[in-house]
Amino acid sequence: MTNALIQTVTDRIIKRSKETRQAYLADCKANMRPGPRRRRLTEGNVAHASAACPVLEKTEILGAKWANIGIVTAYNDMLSAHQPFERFPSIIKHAARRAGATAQVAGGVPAMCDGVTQGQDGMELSLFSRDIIAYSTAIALSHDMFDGVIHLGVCDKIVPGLMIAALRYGYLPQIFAPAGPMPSGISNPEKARIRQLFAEGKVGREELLAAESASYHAPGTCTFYGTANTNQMLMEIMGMQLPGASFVHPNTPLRDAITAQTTRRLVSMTNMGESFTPACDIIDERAIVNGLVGLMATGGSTNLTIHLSAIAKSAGILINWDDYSDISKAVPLICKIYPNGISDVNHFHAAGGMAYLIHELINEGLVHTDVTTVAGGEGLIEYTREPIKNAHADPDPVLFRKGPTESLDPEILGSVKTPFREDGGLRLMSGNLGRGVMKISAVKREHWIVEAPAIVINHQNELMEMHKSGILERDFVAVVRFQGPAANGMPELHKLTPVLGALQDKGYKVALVTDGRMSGASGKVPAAIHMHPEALHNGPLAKVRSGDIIRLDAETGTIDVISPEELDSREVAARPKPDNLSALGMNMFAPMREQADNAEAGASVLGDPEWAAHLRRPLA
Ligand SMILES: O=C(O)[C@H](O)[C@@H](O)[C@H](O)[C@H](O)COP(=O)(O)O
Ligand code: SF4
Repeated sequence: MTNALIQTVTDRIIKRSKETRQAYLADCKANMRPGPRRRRLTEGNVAHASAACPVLEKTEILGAKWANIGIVTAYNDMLSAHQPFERFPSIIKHAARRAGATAQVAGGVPAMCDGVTQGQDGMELSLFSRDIIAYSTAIALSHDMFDGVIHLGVCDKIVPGLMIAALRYGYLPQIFAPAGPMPSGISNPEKARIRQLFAEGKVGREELLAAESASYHAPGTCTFYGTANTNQMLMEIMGMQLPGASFVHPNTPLRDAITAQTTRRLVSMTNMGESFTPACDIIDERAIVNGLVGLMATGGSTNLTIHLSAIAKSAGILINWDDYSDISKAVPLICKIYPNGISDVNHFHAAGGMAYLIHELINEGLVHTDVTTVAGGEGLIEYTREPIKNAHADPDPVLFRKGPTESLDPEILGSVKTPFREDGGLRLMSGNLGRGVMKISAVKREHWIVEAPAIVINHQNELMEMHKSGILERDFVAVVRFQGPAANGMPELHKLTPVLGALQDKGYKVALVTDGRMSGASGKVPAAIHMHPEALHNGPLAKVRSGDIIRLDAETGTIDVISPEELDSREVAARPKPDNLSALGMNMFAPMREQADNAEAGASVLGDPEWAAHLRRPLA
């Protein structure tokens, strides 16, 4: 029996999405056809597609007997989380052959590392890279040679971009094959401590580099619970990757076995396998609600308040921040993983990980269990199991055993009855400065209410300069505006965290209000983010002046300037002309800045599919 508020939100989403979801499913159905799909292509088409294949694959592809799997890969050497994907295509092709199928790399997609671009101009392309990834995936799959698709992606914008496209191709079976986290280096709190010391001028660049390199030190996903690892949690709880696939280290026998098993499962999900399972059957309103529940129970990244809305919309499902807020009220925080604690995802995995988390959420009626997943079997209950390498590896390289039903470390994984917070720690923030979100799960309660004079800036570097000149030693609310999708691509402003954190530690009441984003790794400083309407669209932030008193109140979920009548009488400030448009191809992205939705609608440039053109009405 699902919790009443969870069911209310689910019913509300189903009702709101009825028309678009029906149109979406009809669109998917119209694109389904018996396999192998390549039968519809000409001899010339399939000859081109198989020209470079080894003889066995070529024979099967041309003979149109075996299912053909498309691999969409986000491999590159920039993201430690994606570097392991270099080896995946050969593992997948071998496993496909053993399962009586062929596999080809359908195409590559770009992947940006937000850690490499954090605080740099490149970060202004990060959000839009998500939709570029969706477009690139569509281009890869446009060859229409594939009866199923394996997606190789982990990080921030990559999983959302792959999922947006996967759902536009919802008539195909699709599955994610993650790479897994790097082993733990120095702890995330220790890394953050050295950064704050550097911001205070107490350590030099040499010590800072040593700490950073000891934290980010090997192939695999960074170990904090940021957007990348939140994506992994989502792909499991929404049933798009195998149970327990998320947090096994890369380049290990178990990881390779999971990748091979993922391939085998996908072959069986094609319409030439045992159980045809297109992606549109997996991602429905209940799966999206399960994703929202997982986001709140684990204290996941605020970036998913943008990406999950864009993903849902790609499947004809409309969600808004009231849904996030109500699910946050119904779901307690039962994970303490940095920035919400001192542990990392490796400790989370060792404490029972996804199998325990999902067991606990099912036990307490907080998730929908009657769902379709890539694991097959009996719905979400399959995800209370964990993978072990099959000693005989024939035919299944992986066996699944029942996962822990008790937390193996209650300091990291609590329970619904003994949570770390009574709610999911995500607040909808609204008031006369607009509508945004705030993650309070990592903010101490004493910092939930900040009322102080505004310091209004148009770029995060201005605040860094002020800090260097020592004028920030006081209470203030930093208003960093013209950071929305239309202004400059809505960058993360995570570089502000060490400075604001150091001032907070000195006892000053500091907060941040912005139409930009923060990193999933941001935490301790109260921040109302994703504010819309954004400043460039004449949102209220464009009228705020330094010295205005602003009250940010996470208890009530309000964000107001104390003298609104004066605000109304003001002209909007003009945005200073950006000085980086000729850098890194920024000016190529002007059409995306003009086209992007607001953050609550998913900040997407993809617009609405033909079947939802009438969608362009304000979110209910
Ligand atoms: O949303 C996220 O999780 C972040 O974008 C993350 O992917 C990014 O890389 C951080 O910047 C890493 O943290 P540091 O910048 O503190 O290393
Ligand atoms: S988690 Fe962030 S910093 Fe780490 S590899 Fe992924 S994008 Fe880069």
